[in-house]
Amino acid sequence: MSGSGNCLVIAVPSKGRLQEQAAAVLTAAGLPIEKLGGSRNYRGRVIGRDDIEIAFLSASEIAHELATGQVHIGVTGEDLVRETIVDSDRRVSLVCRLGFGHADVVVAVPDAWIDVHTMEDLDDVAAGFLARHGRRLRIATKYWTLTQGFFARHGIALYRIVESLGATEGAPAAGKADLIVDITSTGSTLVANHLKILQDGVVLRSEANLVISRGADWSGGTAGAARALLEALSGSHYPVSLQAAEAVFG
Ligand SMILES: Nc1ncnc2c1ncn2[C@@H]1O[C@H](COP(=O)(O)OP(=O)(O)OP(=O)(O)O)[C@@H](O)[C@H]1O
Ligand SMILES: O=P(O)(O)OC[C@H]1O[C@H](OP(=O)(O)OP(=O)(O)O)[C@H](O)[C@@H]1O
Repeated sequence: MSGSGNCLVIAVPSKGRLQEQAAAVLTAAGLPIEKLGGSRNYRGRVIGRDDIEIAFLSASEIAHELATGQVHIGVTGEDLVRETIVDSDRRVSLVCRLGFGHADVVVAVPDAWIDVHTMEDLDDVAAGFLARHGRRLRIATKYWTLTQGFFARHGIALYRIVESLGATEGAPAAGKADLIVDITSTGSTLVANHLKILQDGVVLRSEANLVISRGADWSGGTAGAARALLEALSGSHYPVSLQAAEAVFG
């Protein structure tokens, strides 16, 4: 996408929870966006700015495109950045927390596990599980990378991940997994499924971020256009780290 001359390519969510507020961020930066050629088109523009191109993508696609440098700037959740991009700090820079899209990635176990409150308790369960049940503890999640990193930091290796792409909270009751790692915001889905968050089981406190790509082509006018965007947001009281951005622009 960034192949088109020296356009600054900004990716915004095309659907889902982050969509509306992401567009509002650009409006706050003085960049009102519009879709080109009807609602099914995935490209857009900033009114009156030929040097900026808008890419409408899903939140997780935005993380991918930032990693590969296909887009310069994107709005997406930190959870998706950390999950999707290997060695994310080397490939992208999270330059501004945007104050919406809040959700925690958590480790949750059945309420019925009355002796299990912490990751240390879970470690004990994992250690005895194989001997007692003839199989490893199963964790249902779509957050493979975050789960593996978090469990490794807690010294827990005796488990197996069961891929879950939907209704993760239902996996324990359905007998597909023993516990889950998933996103929660109000907590009501966990409660409805009789699951509880471990006391030290918050893997990540996520929210939408403005993310810039280290691998994108920052030549021509792209760095200048991005700098102006970030300064405008900063002027609108967004907590932009201009210093982090300058480190990317070089
Ligand atoms: N209650 C919630 N459930 C799931 N995600 C949430 C919630 N609240 C905020 N988010 C955040 O919203 C982002 C995902 O948004 P959404 O589910 O709309 O994306 P999506 O369009 O489904 O993306 P994709 O189709 O690529 O998975 C994540 O960064 C996530 O942390
Ligand atoms: O803590 P809560 O406020 O209950 O929110 C958490 C739930 O919301 C999301 O699911 P959703 O039903 O929105 O569908 P999705 O997984 O397809 O995004 C998420 O996957 C959790 O299941």
